[in-house]
Amino acid sequence: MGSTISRIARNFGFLPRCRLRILMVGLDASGKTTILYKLKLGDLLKTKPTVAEIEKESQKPETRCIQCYLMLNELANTPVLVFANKQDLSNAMTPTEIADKLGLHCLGQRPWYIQGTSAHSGFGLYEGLDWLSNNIPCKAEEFSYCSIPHLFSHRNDQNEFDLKLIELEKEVVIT
Ligand SMILES: Nc1nc2c(ncn2[C@@H]2O[C@H](COP(=O)(O)OP(=O)(O)OP(=O)(O)O)[C@@H](O)[C@H]2O)c(=O)[nH]1
Repeated sequence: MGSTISRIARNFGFLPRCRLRILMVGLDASGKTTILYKLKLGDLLKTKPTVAEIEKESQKPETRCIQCYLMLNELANTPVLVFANKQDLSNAMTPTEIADKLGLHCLGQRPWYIQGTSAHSGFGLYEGLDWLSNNIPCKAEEFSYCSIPHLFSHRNDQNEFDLKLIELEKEVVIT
């Protein structure tokens, strides 16, 4: 029944959509912007370091470290996908080493996954998003990777993390 509804909806050119918000956090120059543009445009762009655009003291993010971001109430039970980027470099840490350093094994019941990637070649990016697609609460068979309607970023006061908020639209197939 559900798949029939989905088929009819698809024939008429629409599917119910679920809007997802994905928070991307990473060290300076780890490749966040490059990853986003690779996903959005399928292309490699020359990037510049992201510059803070914080006007008021009260607008500064209160968080300090990756564990802090994960402990926020709004992020409780959200799946965590870690891209171990720059795997094309011979001196890159392996995903296993990074998982140990970040203490991912201490995240308990929260679903997490680490994926080796190269934003330059695109290696691993879609594999990571496939995992995310299968682990977000809203069940779906289709995920529209190409739509990144909103993207903004800012830094914390120690300039340690650049934080990006992406909104992706996901098509939901009723089953
Ligand atoms: N070799 C290699 N270089 C990469 C990769 N991804 C990104 N880079 C390079 O790393 C540099 C920084 O990339 P950005 O995408 O600007 O990094 P960012 O995390 O957005 O940096 P900030 O804006 O400073 O937080 C650029 O020169 C990229 O070309 C990768 O997978 N492999």
